[in-house]
Amino acid sequence: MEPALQLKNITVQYGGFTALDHVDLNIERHTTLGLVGESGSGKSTLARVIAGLIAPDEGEIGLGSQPLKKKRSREQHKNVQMIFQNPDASLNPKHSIRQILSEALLFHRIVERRQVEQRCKELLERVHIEEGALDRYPYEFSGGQRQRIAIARALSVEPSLLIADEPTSALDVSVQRSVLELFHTLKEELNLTMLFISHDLGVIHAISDNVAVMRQGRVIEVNSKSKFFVRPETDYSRELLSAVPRIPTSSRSGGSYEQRI
Ligand SMILES: Nc1ncnc2c1ncn2[C@@H]1O[C@H](COP(=O)(O)OP(=O)(O)OP(=O)(O)O)[C@@H](O)[C@H]1O
Repeated sequence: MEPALQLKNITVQYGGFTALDHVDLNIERHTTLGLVGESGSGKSTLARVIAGLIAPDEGEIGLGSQPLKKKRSREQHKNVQMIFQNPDASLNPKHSIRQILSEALLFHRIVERRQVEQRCKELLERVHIEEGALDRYPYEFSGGQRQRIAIARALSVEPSLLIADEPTSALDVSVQRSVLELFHTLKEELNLTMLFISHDLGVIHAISDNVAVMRQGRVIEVNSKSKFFVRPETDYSRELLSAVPRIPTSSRSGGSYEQRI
């Protein structure tokens, strides 16, 4: 079976600057690929290309068996959902939570109109927000709760790929952990396929099955999580790992990164 996502030779230029330089990358179905790399290495640009927010100058994107062209169909848009660092990017402040969730359900014809209310409640339950939230507005919630609602919105349309771009880094440290735990639970329960971007290697260790490393617009290493954290292939990956304040206590155990989150 083909991978959930295939990127071939993706190049993006901003003016004369090459932000993505012939990137090849696959994400296997029902796995989470953690994407790491220093600031400016091209992680968000890659996420935006996959989500269809930026058209690449070169290269091909395949979602399952379908090539994604510059102009995507409604179904193709639906199938790639993105969660941003700031949840407000995907929550219309003038709409109630009911409107936010039901619009997506109706637009993409996920359920019939008479089933929308029930589905909205189920979605909130999945992200541990009480159903009374449906009549409220985004500003009435904390940052962590808003991110949970953004996750519910993204999942509402049953995407085949979920992209999370630093989804916990704008949150208070105290709520980062619970949102990360939610991602972990959803990944297991829904068998999600995810691209998860974070500069925090503890977060990447907690959520990923495989890890890809970007540097200066290129993917320089793709490895299983266990190999990446114990025996990375490139000097750059070793540098990234050595910059983490708490290094693994034992190479056999895969280390203690998860203790940092
Ligand atoms: N719209 C734009 N116009 C011009 N240059 C851009 C634009 N967006 C990003 N860049 C540049 O492209 C490079 C890659 O940026 P990108 O945001 O993809 O990196 P990143 O790895 O996600 O960084 P960070 O971890 O800081 O978010 C950077 O040098 C950035 O300054």
